[in-house]
Amino acid sequence: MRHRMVSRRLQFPADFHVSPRNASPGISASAEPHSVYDAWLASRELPGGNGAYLVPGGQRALNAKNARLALYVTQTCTLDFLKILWGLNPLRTTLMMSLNIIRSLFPAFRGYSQALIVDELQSLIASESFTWTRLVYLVLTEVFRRVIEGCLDSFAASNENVVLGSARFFIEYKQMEQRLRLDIPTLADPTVRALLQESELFARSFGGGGFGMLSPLDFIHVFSLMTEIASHIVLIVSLTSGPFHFGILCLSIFSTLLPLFLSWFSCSRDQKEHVASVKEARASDRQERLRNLAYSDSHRPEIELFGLGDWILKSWSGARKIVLSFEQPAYARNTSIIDQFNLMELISAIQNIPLLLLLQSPAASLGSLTVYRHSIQSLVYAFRNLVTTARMAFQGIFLMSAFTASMRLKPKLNPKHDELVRYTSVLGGASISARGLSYTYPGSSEPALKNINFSLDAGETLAIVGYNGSGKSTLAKILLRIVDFDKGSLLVNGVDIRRYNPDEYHSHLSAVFQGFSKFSTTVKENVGLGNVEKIGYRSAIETAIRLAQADTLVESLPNGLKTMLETPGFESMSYPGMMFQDETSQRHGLSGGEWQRIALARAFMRANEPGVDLLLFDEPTSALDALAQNQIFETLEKISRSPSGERRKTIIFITHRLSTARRADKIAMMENGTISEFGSHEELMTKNGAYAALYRASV
Ligand SMILES: Nc1ncnc2c1ncn2[C@@H]1O[C@H](COP(=O)(O)OP(=O)(O)OP(=O)(O)O)[C@@H](O)[C@H]1O
Repeated sequence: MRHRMVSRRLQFPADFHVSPRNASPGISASAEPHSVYDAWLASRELPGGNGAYLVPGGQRALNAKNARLALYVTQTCTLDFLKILWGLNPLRTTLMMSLNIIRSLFPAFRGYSQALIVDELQSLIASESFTWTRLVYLVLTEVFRRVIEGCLDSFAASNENVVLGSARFFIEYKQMEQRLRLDIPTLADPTVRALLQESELFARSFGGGGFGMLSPLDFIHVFSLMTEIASHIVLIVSLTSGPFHFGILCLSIFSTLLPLFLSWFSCSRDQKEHVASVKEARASDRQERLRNLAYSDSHRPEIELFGLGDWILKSWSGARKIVLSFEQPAYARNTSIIDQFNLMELISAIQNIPLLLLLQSPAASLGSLTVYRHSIQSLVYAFRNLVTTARMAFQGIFLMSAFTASMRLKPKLNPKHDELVRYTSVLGGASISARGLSYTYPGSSEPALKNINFSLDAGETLAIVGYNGSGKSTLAKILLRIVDFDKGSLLVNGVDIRRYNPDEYHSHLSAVFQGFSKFSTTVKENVGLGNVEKIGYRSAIETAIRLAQADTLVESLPNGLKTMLETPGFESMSYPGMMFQDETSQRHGLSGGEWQRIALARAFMRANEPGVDLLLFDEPTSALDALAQNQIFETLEKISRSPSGERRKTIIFITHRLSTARRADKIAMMENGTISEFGSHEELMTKNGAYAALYRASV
């Protein structure tokens, strides 16, 4: 299926940050929401839930507050949204809408045409001049009508498929674009995760309805159902005239609407029961976590080692049973005598009364009775469909609001437009000055970093050392602008780091993370991804591999640079879809140290580029032997200097090997989330404090 390119004009403004959950005031029954996001969030609030929310995708209760929110969303974005979707495929969308209306008239025509045949048959038999020709003519007309109807149906279905397909592509494209734009602090927010989940459900609704979801393009079904109902009513009215028939008509309508009233009654009663409780929300969350744990490959070794299987299964089944008890269909929970009584049989008996009365009329024919019966049944069916569709549309409005709100999310680390400062390189590398930096991970009670103070001149080398959990990697993430800090200031090249656009800032850095990625692809791509612009340059990739002392390793692999690397199952999902994963294709596993060389080569792809001012390596050689480790640090030293020997890049590395730390110009000793000692190796040894003790213990 061909899809149009997503136009640049179809952009949603990125205009808000999600405020912390406890800062969200909630929306009272009468207050007007301030934005689509507010309306979306308010629709998920559980009554009396004290800040608890419906699970993502949970059916919104049909109440006054939600109706008002739905109206707000409809007024605020539905029309714009429909215009965007229409703009993707104007001709086909218009055709789809027209065909839906035309097709909604078919059932009434069908009934009418069948009535004609029955009447013709009746009169032919009654007149005792029965001939097959007339009947064959009528039957052929009916067959022709059905063939036309069938052709139109199949054309309409294939057209609808194209329209829904391009709409789905557009939504999915926008979603992926937005997901890639959002940064880690934004994506870590539970509300943002729920928003994105509902937005994904919205994309799925373009698969042609189902699962209680309705896309905005399906809203046309509401109108076509109304047209269908109107056409049935016109047909029924045309069959009846005078007060006698009017009475029959009223009785017919009453008996037709009876099931609807009853379904509304049980529907609104279900609604009250269906409002998910806090208990259900918690159980659902727990069930999902346990399910992910059970299916996760990365946790498999521990699950086996600690024999967690039974515990996971028991805990999951406990949570699952709670969720299922809320999902039980109405009939499973109906216990009253009225519920046990089969009302539908009574209703169909009532529906026969008007037919019997109609038979008393002298004008009644077998055909009119057939069409009457058919129209009434179709009317009931269409009414029922209308109710279900309306309920789905109600939910669809909120899923659409999730999509629209998610498109307006702004990455938390992006500076405001008027605060933005372009990054300018400084001779010699990046200079850094941190004052009073503190940071606490979301959901954590203890700060990971407290009052961090240090300065580094352009071109200097800093080694960060310290005990486990002392905050080294957290400080690295803050310096790399992957996470934000809560208090203090951090200047890079004399400018507040918060004023740089993170993407621009990142283009001046290269790094190896402690938990670096192992991509499920070839060696060439694993390395080349360090500088995607040069991913096709074999010589650049080979140079990076040489710098990381990985050339001998790559030469020993069966297909050299083209060797597909085997990664643990879960991690392979971190880079899906880049290459076709054939189960039979030969993949090659690597040792921990070999993977580390590949990660170093990836960092060297970028490190050597001019304009890259800061290299930050978090335990880059932890799995390497002593010889390889020395060679890597010599390479780093070489990269950081110009051919004439001047410093041109600032280097920060985190290490537990103090024999390598002493090579650095400055050393930061970290303890309990803060830098307790800072200076050169000699200065810290003279001080005879924590660093000196650690150094002596390690050599
Ligand atoms: N995602 C997280 N959420 C909450 N707390 C975290 C998270 N990551 C780290 N921490 C906590 O922050 C503190 C500092 O962790 P960090 O990883 O920075 O330590 P580290 O010095 O790099 O440790 P190591 O030497 O073991 O790598 C620890 O107490 C850790 O438990």
